Amino acid sequence: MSDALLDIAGLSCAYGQSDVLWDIDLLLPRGKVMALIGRNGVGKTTLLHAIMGTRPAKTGRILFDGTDISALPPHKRAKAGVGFVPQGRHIFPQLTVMENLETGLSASGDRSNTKHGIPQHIFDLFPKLYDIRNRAGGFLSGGEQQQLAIGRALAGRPTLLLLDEPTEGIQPNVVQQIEAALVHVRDTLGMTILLVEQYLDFVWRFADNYSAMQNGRILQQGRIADAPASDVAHFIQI
Ligand SMILES: Nc1ncnc2c1ncn2[C@@H]1O[C@H](COP(=O)(O)OP(=O)(O)OP(=O)(O)O)[C@@H](O)[C@H]1O
Repeated sequence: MSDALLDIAGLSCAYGQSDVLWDIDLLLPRGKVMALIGRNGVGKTTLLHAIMGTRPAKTGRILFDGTDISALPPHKRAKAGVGFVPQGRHIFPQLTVMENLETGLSASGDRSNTKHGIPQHIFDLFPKLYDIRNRAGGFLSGGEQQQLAIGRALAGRPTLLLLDEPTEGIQPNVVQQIEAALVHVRDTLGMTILLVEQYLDFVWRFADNYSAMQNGRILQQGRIADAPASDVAHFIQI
């Protein structure tokens, strides 16, 4: 079997008549973190949605763990092991923290080592979520909502985690907590992660590889260890 958990070839996407992704090839090795970087509007979020199945691809194929998932609906991709933390978090405001976490459970039938059905490691990562488990999602701070969005994705016990701008709109001290939690997810759960992120300092501490996008295409890819962040900053700055 290929070393890549995710293997995308020739992927293109459109909104109606307007094409936004062209001929995307991307290989994400098992257990590694890949950062997708680029200015607003270059297509990073669309690429994550195409992988999750919430935005149909026009052409191309997506192999996940050796299986072609291109034709599967989102819930089947989730069941296969793709977890998604969307931009803006999309917490259900009327549901409690616990109920929000439960919505992530359907992806996995595994009930071992759980607290009220939620995998214990989510509360180990984010103890605050257990403290506020009965609070409605709409009353949480931005940082708490981000922890909840990550916890909800982890509740499905994914093997690939898609993260869309996890530090966006979060206070700097809470960004540190989120970063520490994600480092823990990467290291202790051995998670493979595809991260969209504008905060390059975080990317350069956290990721193994980067793919820089411009106008719907991947223009440059490389190993973080081989390039200082200043070499790719022009892909983000206007
Ligand atoms: N629902 C939509 N309908 C029509 N066009 C869209 C839609 N969502 C995104 N687009 C367009 O598709 C292109 C790619 O958007 P996308 O959100 O994927 O970019 P991005 O790199 O993730 O940017 P951002 O960081 O602002 O989220 C942009 O030109 C955007 O205006």
